[in-house]
Amino acid sequence: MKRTDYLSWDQYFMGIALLSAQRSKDDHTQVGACLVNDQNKILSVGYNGMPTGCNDDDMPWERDGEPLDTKYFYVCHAELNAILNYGGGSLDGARVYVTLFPCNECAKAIIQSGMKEVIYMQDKYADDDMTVASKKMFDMAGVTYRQFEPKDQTIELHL
Ligand SMILES: Nc1ccn([C@H]2C[C@H](O)[C@@H](COP(=O)(O)O)O2)c(=O)n1
Ligand SMILES: [Zn+2]
Repeated sequence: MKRTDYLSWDQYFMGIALLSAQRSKDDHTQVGACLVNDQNKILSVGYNGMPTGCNDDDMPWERDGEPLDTKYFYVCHAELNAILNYGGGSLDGARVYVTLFPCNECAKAIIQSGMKEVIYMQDKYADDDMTVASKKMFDMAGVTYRQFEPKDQTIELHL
């Protein structure tokens, strides 16, 4: 008999984004992203982390303090990492599953790389200017966005 409780495509790709987020060393916000083409093939994944060669243990992870002593100047966002991790050429028409709504910098990278849809989970910075700017750019550029609709399905991973 055919299984009925299998994952939908959205659950599958958001699940991969959530799992990728678990690689992040950021103790406040872990973000994961999964890029998918129109044939539901995974093109790339990423999570927020320090640039290659910048030792996680030597970099700041603080949110507050002198700007140079916080993570914000250094950390590479999940979406940007996923885009840069893709070695296969064009991302035209692809969609991105991301656990947090893209910031304005990632929104620019998403638009410029030709992606057409953003599926996000959280939007906890919706009132911040950077998110307002992201949505303004997506609207103008014809990039659609929608919130992932959880079906309350639990997956346990014993690792
Ligand atoms: N769409 C996003 C938004 C944020 N990030 C990263 C950047 C930081 O590591 C963290 C946000 O830190 P917070 O200000 O919440 O302490 O999330 C990302 O990768 N993608
Ligand atoms: Zn970003």
